[in-house]
Amino acid sequence: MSLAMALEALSSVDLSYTWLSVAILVITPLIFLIHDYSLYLRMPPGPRPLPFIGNNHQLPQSQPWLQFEKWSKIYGPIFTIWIGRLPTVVISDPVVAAELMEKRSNKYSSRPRMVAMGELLWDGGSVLVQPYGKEWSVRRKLLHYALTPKALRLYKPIQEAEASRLCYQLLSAPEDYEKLLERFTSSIVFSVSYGHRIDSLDAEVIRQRFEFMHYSSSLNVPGKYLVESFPVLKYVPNVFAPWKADIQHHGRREAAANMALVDVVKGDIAQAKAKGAPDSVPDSLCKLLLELRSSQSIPLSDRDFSFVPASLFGAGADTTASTLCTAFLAFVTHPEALRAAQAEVDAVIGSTRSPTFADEPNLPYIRALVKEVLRWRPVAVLGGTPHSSTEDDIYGGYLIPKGTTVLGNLWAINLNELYYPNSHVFDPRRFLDPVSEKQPLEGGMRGKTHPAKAGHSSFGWGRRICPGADLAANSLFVALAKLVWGFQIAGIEGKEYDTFAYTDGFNIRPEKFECVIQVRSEERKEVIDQEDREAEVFLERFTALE
Ligand code: HEM
Repeated sequence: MSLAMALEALSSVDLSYTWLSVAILVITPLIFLIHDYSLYLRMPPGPRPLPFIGNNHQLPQSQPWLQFEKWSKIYGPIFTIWIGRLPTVVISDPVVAAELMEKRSNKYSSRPRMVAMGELLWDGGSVLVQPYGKEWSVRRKLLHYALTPKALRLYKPIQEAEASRLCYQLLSAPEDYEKLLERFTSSIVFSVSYGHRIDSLDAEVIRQRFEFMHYSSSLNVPGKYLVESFPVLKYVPNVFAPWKADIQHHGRREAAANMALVDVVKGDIAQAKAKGAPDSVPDSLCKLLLELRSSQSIPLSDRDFSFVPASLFGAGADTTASTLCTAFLAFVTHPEALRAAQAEVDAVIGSTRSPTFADEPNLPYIRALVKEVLRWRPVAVLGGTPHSSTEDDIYGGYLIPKGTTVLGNLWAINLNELYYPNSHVFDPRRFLDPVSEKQPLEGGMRGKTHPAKAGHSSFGWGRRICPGADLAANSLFVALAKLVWGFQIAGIEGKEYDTFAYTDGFNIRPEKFECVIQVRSEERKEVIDQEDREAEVFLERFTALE
């Protein structure tokens, strides 16, 4: 071949490459565009997205649930928003949420992929963000094992004792109520998980848990990591991806801390056996799982096994404490509800002892109070971790394609006027049985019947429903019953309280507010002192983790 012929051949190759590149650059986005547009036309309507950007430019930087609620008024109880090219269906009605995430739970029980948090930090270890499937169901079964009704009965004495300690501590440091509520819920979760109580939030183990929790939620900020849009970036070597090295470093620290806690319980069991008193180790999730593991095989590595009891703290301590903070805000802004609760405990119990779980059947108003606190300002405001669909589905004539993120906007669901008229008014009577509990409630206050037995959706839906719901409800019941029995909780004279002033993030709690917390009488103070002494004795066997 002559030089001229060779050059000619080369230039024609170059030219065809150029055409190919142009074709790819133009055609690929065009294919995406046609694909996205055809989905857009078939999915539930929502605010108009831009190509490739979706609705990102319309999403508020903070408190997105408020904007979602506004959109639900325009587009209806189920609408679509686009995060870039990814569709998210947002639900604002409890019946629609139940129809999808409960009745069709075989299709809607997965989680959207969370590369930074679920894969790089936890390396698939945490049940919370695990996709629906075998790995998730192994962990979920283990959790249920320690949260059966029988196991929950074992934890009730701990919850009672901790609630007595909470009341006692409030006597001398009412201004620290928020910290005291956090210690109360942390101690319960640790006793349930590991059989050890928490006496102070300064304990190293707790400081570490809060650090892990804050770090993991800092990863979950939409748009923070490019790897969420381009998961292939997770394979970039650490030397070129310091952000990834940092996340994995945190992940290793958390995994090591989780395994150290399992070792504590193993040590407790070994010590008790050596002393000839194996039953002296308190029952806990970790102990039950270690026993189970010695009699049958559990298909989890040591590392993954240690994530099971550890998952309770992240999911259960802060959520329950925040809900109690909301109860305080409700008492301050709706004193009639506190008065009604006090009237009930005074009539049923009197002043010589405080309420216990044994009184629960006779305290319908307190049971309703727990539900109303959970409803009024739902801590998991966007339904906790989102669901994701694993199959194409048609709902109301609209397509919900496989892989769609599904958000139950609890803010809109729990404040839906059709189900809860005057929804921002805190009124536990909504949850009383109008016939058997003979509670007068203005006609207009009763709305449509909620599909869930509990009357609210604050613990989520279907197969992913919160496994700690009953444990949390028990903690709330016993704490609120003892608190209203023992204390006046009121606003500071002349101070305005904003019931919408809440923190941002996946879990919300009221912005710090001051209030007046006073014991109701000298007689009740003496009862609180006495019950605290008994509680301290009972809790001795759950030695404190320092
Ligand atoms: C007031 C307290 C609590 C509230 C409001 C709450 C709420 C929620 C919500 C909304 C979800 C997501 C449900 C869904 O995806 O449909 C969830 C999941 C979860 N919660 Fe809770 N929770 C609370 C307390 C607890 C406690 C005390 C524990 C453990 C002892 C716990 C453990 C979990 C776990 C492990 C998950 C993940 C379940 C899974 O993905 O399969 N939670 N919670």
